[in-house]
Amino acid sequence: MPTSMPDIANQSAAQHEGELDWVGMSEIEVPIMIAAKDEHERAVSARVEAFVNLTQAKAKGIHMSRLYLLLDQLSTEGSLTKESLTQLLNDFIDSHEELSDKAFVKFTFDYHMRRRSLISGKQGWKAYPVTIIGYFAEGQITTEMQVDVPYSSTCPCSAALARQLIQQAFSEKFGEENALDAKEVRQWLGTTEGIVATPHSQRSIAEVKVKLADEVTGFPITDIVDTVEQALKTPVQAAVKREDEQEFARLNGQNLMFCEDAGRRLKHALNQIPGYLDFWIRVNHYESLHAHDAVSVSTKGIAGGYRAY
Ligand SMILES: Nc1nc2c(ncn2[C@@H]2O[C@H](COP(=O)(O)OP(=O)(O)OP(=O)(O)O)[C@@H](O)[C@H]2O)c(=O)[nH]1
Repeated sequence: MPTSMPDIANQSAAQHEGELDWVGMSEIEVPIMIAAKDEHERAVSARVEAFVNLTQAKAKGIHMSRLYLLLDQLSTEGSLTKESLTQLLNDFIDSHEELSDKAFVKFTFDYHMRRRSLISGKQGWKAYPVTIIGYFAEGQITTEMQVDVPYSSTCPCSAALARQLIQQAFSEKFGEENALDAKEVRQWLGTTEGIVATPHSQRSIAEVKVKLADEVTGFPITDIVDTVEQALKTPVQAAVKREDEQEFARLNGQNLMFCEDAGRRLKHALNQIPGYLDFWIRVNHYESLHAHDAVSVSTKGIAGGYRAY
């Protein structure tokens, strides 16, 4: 490197002095191998945020290239594990001696998983948005993960109103006290005059963030997806034959839910898992009745833990 190159970060003074909470880069484009719990290591296309704090009020700035190159080294020579995440944060701090004592890194990527259909046994891909966050402060590493899981929610109120219309149509067709011909009723139930109304349902997304306990050594991406889908029962499907679609209709009918119901189901399910020190759940029902969304937010509720907002 020519000796005459100016080194602004090291040699010049800040225009205004002051410490900064985070300085670094966002939207860094990085292909990276991810080693998730119980899964083969695989490449994902990540966007990364990398930050350190700036504790020297008079220093011009941090050394962005050092953070970038450490991340690049992980991308080209390693894979993302809980261990390498810890190492990366330690390296961020070591590369900023006397400038920083806190570090933060966030990886955001789509994680593709094979998901089996409900009845036919066919399989297809689903891409789950995943965020992995690590931060180092006061000598402690904290690891967090967020997974977004899409599902279907059918409105219980709309279902009750639809049932009432079906009862009314039944009375109009067959009267209140007549002896019924079972064959005729069965046939009528198979027509749109029989099932005269259907409840509205909507594609919904559960955003689930967890803080991982130290003993959780692998990123539990599949565990979180499975927990959410098993709790809600109506995950969005990949490969669908007619028998799968019919089972999906049955599951929706048997798992009617407001956003409050979905939030409570998830809270109960996540409370059973000891490896999650804390959690934050945001349930979004992208309504088809309204142009606005129905939302519920909940946390584990521990002192000093996640807050709803
Ligand atoms: N600190 C800082 N650097 C920036 C910013 N925007 C662009 N950069 C550039 O990031 C580049 C890398 O900075 P450094 O890491 O200090 O690079 P360097 O001096 O070659 O590397 P070292 O010798 O390791 O300090 C520099 O060319 C900066 O101009 C910014 O907002 N803040």
